[in-house]
Amino acid sequence: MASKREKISDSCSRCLSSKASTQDGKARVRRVSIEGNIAVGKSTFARLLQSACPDWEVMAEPVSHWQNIEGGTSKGTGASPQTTVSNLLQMMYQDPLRWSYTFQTYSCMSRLRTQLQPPPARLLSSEGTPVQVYERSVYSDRYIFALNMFELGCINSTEWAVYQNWHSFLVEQFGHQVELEGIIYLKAPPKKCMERLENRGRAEEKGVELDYLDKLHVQHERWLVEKTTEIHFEKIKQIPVLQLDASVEFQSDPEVREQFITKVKTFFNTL
Ligand SMILES: Nc1ncnc2c1ncn2[C@@H]1O[C@H](COP(=O)(O)OP(=O)(O)OP(=O)(O)O)[C@@H](O)[C@H]1O
Ligand SMILES: Nc1nc(=O)c2ncn([C@H]3C[C@H](O)[C@@H](CO)O3)c2[nH]1
Repeated sequence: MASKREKISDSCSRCLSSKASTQDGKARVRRVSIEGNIAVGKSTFARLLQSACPDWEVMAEPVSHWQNIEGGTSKGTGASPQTTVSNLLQMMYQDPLRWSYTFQTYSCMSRLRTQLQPPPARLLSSEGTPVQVYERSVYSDRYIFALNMFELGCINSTEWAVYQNWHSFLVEQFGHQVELEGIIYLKAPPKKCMERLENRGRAEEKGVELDYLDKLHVQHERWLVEKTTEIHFEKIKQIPVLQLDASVEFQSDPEVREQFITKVKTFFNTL
């Protein structure tokens, strides 16, 4: 009997679109980000996608980098130099006024690095619809988190002006390399995200309150549903968005998982 993974992969090859090639005969790799509130289930959903189709490459959000920033070596009193390690995620949650701007510079830089990684060879030689899937993006860094921190007063107007200036410069300089073809928006009520956040129990998030998740929810709705957020990049203004109801418990229900995968495949084939 075929395993679940084989089953999903079989159905994957059954609904391939014809190969869209570039001039050098390589497959055109689509780039899609998964967006959504904290603990809505992006990483969980990303793992589902990774196991569903070999043509999809999922790139995780680099949270562990934010939790372990190696500082310079500190010279003690004669003892061997020690490397200091700081947890910027924790610092940002503990003292957002002091650390939010620093956090956004680092998170955005790490997202940029992720989005600049070339697709693996297996995607370039794919006969199907190869897709690089990112957990969040340089766009949510600005239009969800940094904007929210500015509106909360944790980033002041000078910091916000500086952030926007270098963000626009970098995105324009890297141009096509950091564009996206689509966005998957995982949506759930903030209360559901709060439940999941508490169950997950990530130490740095102990002080996160429902009000913060409410505000992030509003930012996602403004950007991806109402389209009232001012966006500064033409392609991102018109980007196709697949909205999925992430409040359903797909982990325990194979049918729900299949439905999600089918929707995602159909979406990818339109990009
Ligand atoms: N559909 C789901 N049904 C039930 N529980 C879920 C579902 N998706 C995720 N979870 C659980 O919710 C918690 C948060 O999920 P996950 O870590 O995937 O969220 P995330 O959106 O990636 O979080 P973050 O915003 O911090 O990156 C985990 O404990 C996970 O097991
Ligand atoms: N302030 C802030 N800016 C960001 O760009 C950002 N991206 C993610 N996060 C927080 C949410 C989760 O706790 C945790 C993992 O997603 O990190 C962010 N926080």
